[in-house]
Amino acid sequence: MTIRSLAGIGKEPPLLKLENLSLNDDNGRSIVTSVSLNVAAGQTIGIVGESGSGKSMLCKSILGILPGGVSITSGSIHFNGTDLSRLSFSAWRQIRGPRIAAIFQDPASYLNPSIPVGRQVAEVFFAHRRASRKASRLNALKLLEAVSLRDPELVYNRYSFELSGGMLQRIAIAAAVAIEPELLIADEATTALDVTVQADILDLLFQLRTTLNLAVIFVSHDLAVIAQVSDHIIVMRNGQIVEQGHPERVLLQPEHPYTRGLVDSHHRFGIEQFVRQRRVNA
Ligand SMILES: Nc1ncnc2c1ncn2[C@@H]1O[C@H](COP(=O)(O)OP(=O)(O)OP(=O)(O)O)[C@@H](O)[C@H]1O
Repeated sequence: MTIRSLAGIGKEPPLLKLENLSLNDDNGRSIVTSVSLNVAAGQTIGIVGESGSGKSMLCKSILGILPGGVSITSGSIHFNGTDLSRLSFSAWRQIRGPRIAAIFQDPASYLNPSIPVGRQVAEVFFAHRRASRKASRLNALKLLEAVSLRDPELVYNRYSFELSGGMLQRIAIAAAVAIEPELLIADEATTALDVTVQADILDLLFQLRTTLNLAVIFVSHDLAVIAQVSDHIIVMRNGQIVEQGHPERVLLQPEHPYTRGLVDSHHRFGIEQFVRQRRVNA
């Protein structure tokens, strides 16, 4: 087991630190209960759990986009030492996007359908780096190439409704990493894609994570996907972490009955292949 795999336990202070974070709705119903976790720079944390277990709400709390009616009732979220739970609206503008970026299941829903996709990527350079229009366009084209979109010039001028789900997710990833955030939250980002496209997007995220030393919180209800990408796995149920650890330990010796059930249900798909694959890649 490597030091990095211990969820941020190392010499460096963690990039992100959640301590006893609890979220309630305004009827006092508990949505997330006392969650603590660390994410180190460059580390990928995989969060797995059934629908409604609180994965998305946890991500939204880190991004400061909890829906009305859901709030932090106790605990803290520190990002590079800054307490995100107390950040002002204007301070969030310096963090969400530039330093903590996110991609979601349905990129079409947050790309603007009336603006060519390439211009939306260029806009990130224009708005955040104050690059000229020309330089922003050139940077966007380079980025479209870097996320393996063939013929970037052609794709640049397309509208979101003209592109496939896999292409749109590549565009969303390009926009998310354009100005090199330290943390990327990928909430069910490959769930809607077919298996081969999903595998390509996972490869792309893996490459970016290495080249940009990007920390990633990767959320999925699919244990096999989580097993493939994570340095550390967190299993959630009913708003709580029920188990966490190094992927091989969680997959081969699950301790909590819920995790055992998850692993058992994947055995027929051969979860050992992901353990073997991880060993080959290590
Ligand atoms: N806008 C909202 N207001 C109040 N409660 C909400 C809201 N959205 C979701 N919830 C509740 O919060 C709990 C956690 O939901 P969340 O979306 O985080 O689960 P999840 O693990 O991400 O599930 P899924 O995989 O289906 O997205 C659920 O009980 C859900 O009903």
